[in-house]
Amino acid sequence: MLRLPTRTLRSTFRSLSSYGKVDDKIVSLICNIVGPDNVTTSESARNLHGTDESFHPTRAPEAVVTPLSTSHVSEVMKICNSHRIPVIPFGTGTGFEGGVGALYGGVCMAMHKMTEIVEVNQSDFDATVRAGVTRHQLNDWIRADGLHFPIDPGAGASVCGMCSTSASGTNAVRYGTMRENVLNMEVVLADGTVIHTAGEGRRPKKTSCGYNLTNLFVGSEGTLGVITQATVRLHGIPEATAAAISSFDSVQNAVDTVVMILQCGLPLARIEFLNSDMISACNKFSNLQLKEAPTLFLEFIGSPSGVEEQAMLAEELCVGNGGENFSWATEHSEREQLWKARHNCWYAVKATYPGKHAYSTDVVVPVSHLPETVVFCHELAGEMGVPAPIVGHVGDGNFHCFLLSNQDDETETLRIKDFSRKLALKAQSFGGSCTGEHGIGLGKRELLIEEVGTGAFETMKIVKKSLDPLLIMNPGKVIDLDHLL
Ligand SMILES: Cc1cc2c(cc1C)N(C[C@H](O)[C@H](O)[C@H](O)COP(=O)(O)OP(=O)(O)OC[C@H]1O[C@@H](n3cnc4c(N)ncnc43)[C@H](O)[C@@H]1O)c1[nH]c(=O)[nH]c(=O)c1N2
Ligand SMILES: CC(C)C(=O)C(=O)O
Ligand SMILES: [Mn+2]
Repeated sequence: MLRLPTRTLRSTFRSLSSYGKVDDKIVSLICNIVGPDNVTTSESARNLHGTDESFHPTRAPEAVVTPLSTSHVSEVMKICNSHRIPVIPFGTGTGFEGGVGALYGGVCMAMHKMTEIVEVNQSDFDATVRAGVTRHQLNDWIRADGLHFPIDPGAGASVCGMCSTSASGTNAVRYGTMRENVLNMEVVLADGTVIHTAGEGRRPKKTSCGYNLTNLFVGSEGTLGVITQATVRLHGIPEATAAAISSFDSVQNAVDTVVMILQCGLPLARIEFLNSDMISACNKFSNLQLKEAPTLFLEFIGSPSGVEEQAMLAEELCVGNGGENFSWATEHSEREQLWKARHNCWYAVKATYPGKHAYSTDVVVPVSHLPETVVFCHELAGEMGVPAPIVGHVGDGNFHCFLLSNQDDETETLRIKDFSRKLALKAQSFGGSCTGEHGIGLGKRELLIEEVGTGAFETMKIVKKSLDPLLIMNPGKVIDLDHLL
């Protein structure tokens, strides 16, 4: 197997003993490229850019740079690479795994000023956006053309940040994840080289052309390069849409129903599960009056008659499994209220347990193992005596259990980490993954090794060291530095 000169790398780092510092000289070099308005060392900006939605504490970078163009990014990368300064890309900071923390100092590359929607090809169903464009901005832009970009993490994340974590959300059961929806990316590598993962200007729906670099950078969490532009698939807004809810007397019955719905080949757009703790939090936070029981939220799309047919079949399956209160709505406002409440689950939980520190698990299993995994999670929470609101994109076998702890109580934090690890190992034992959509970041680095095994892990190390030999790209994320030196 190809190996990079690890010994040389290790001695390079030993002799340096640490990364370079972002001193006045470096700030002024960067300032010469991006201009004084686009670099700051202010404490508030640094703190803001060292924090995401995760429970990991803030790790502020030494400076925040806001490039306006790909050439700015490239020139700044050249400076950082030649001085061995870490670079941490930042989208909108909505990530869940501590990805934006500056563990070893360095420069935060904050992409929010690169806001151009470069092109929308209406008849080809694709769009190209620069790194600062959020999914909401893209959708606002294309709605009038009858198009949408359906990948929907609850937050208003940047499209390139979503590429970087391989995000998905409630629509993935129908439209897939970022992996299936990115056609091409412009990426600036650690040494400043600019590449287009599928070739400049290319946007074919399929390709067999060489190694799949697009999918190498999707999910790379800022550790292989800075994504400066993405070309993504768009989809037509369906003619008719209906949302439905049904509650169940047990978690098992609710989740069994999901498996049956999938086995029947019902082409649902969304199938989300919420347990009773989660419904209770949503009722309070989003002013709903739902029965506090294991519940499915469903969405059907298609022609009006097709939607009605799907809803009736889904109702039959729900009722057959003890589902109650099956109700469905086609009204836009009713559907909006339901999905808004679903997207706000995280905030609902935080509001329900004020003062507690929230942590989200993110396991995914082959769907046949979903019922026992959700039940396992439910029972584990019961045994540990921790509140455990669960919500999930169960159509994909993916769900989150939100764990609450007192931030200052180390025993509680350890208990939660133990819970999360046990759940992840259970998912892995069923052929699943410790993360369906949030990524590895900081907290799941050891689980990554267990999941992919030594051969694949060594291959990942080779990829990392080949593209970023001085280990400046988001160091410490995905692969611990100890494994690379
Ligand atoms: C209420 C709520 C609900 C959800 C979620 C968040 C919140 C707050 N998320 C998580 C989050 O929205 C998701 O991980 C996004 O992809 C993060 O995008 P940001 O632009 O915020 O990246 P953010 O700035 O948080 O960065 C995340 C990682 O990507 C890297 N990065 C960012 N921009 C980059 C670029 N241009 N080039 C290279 N690397 C870059 C960063 O270095 C970091 O490692 C989620 N997620 C999900 O998949 N499904 C879901 O259901 C939800 N739901
Ligand atoms: C809020 C987070 C954990 C999420 O991914 C979701 O609500 O689906
Ligand atoms: Mn999610």
